[in-house]
Amino acid sequence: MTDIAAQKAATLPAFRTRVLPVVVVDDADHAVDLARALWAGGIDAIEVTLRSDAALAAIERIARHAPEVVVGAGTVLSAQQLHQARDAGARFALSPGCTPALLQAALSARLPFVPGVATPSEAMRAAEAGYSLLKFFPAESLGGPDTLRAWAGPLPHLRWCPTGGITAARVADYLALPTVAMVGGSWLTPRSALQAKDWGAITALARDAVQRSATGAAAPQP
Ligand SMILES: O=C(O)C(=O)C[C@H](O)[C@H](O)COP(=O)(O)O
Repeated sequence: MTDIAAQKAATLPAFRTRVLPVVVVDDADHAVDLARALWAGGIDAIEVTLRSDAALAAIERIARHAPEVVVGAGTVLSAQQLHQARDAGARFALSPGCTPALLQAALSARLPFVPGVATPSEAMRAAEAGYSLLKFFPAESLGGPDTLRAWAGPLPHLRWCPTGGITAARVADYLALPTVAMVGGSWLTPRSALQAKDWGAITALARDAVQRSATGAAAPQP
């Protein structure tokens, strides 16, 4: 990893939301309505996971038809997927983990990338590779805000996007930590609401999340 240690990861595009919806899109025809429903509730970014056949088409449609929402790709597991996501229009990418190949691919592609980590050693390796905003996954199983509070002692320079098992009720607990930039989660976009095209329900969940995030601490600088 020494060859990439001198490089610095591209910074995330600016968006105002501190709650990042993590979505599995089964039907690309729903993607634009979904993005607009989130936007109507005050959320201007979305993570479309590469866990469905429709994911890349969904990213492409959001990028093209709902550009007010910053679209990113989630569950990016390989350099090939990272390139596919970028080519589809993803403006950032996240992964549940990080491999040297992924870290290098994102640096070379200049695509803002949020690697997933679960231990201080993984975080230190990602930081060595030039990344300072990391995904803490799976956040709730790993001890939630208490763990990030403990890590802030030796690792105060790192910023976090905790994801995994988080619900609306926990948003403010995470955002109260000065090292937490945003939280991610699927609770904002339940599969049942997507299948029923219940965009009103998704807007209501987005609005609720935005209200809860307003009670957290000010966003930390990356
Ligand atoms: O796909 C990825 O890149 C992941 O790292 C996993 C997701 O972030 C979690 O699956 C979030 O889902 P919930 O736990 O339901 O909120």
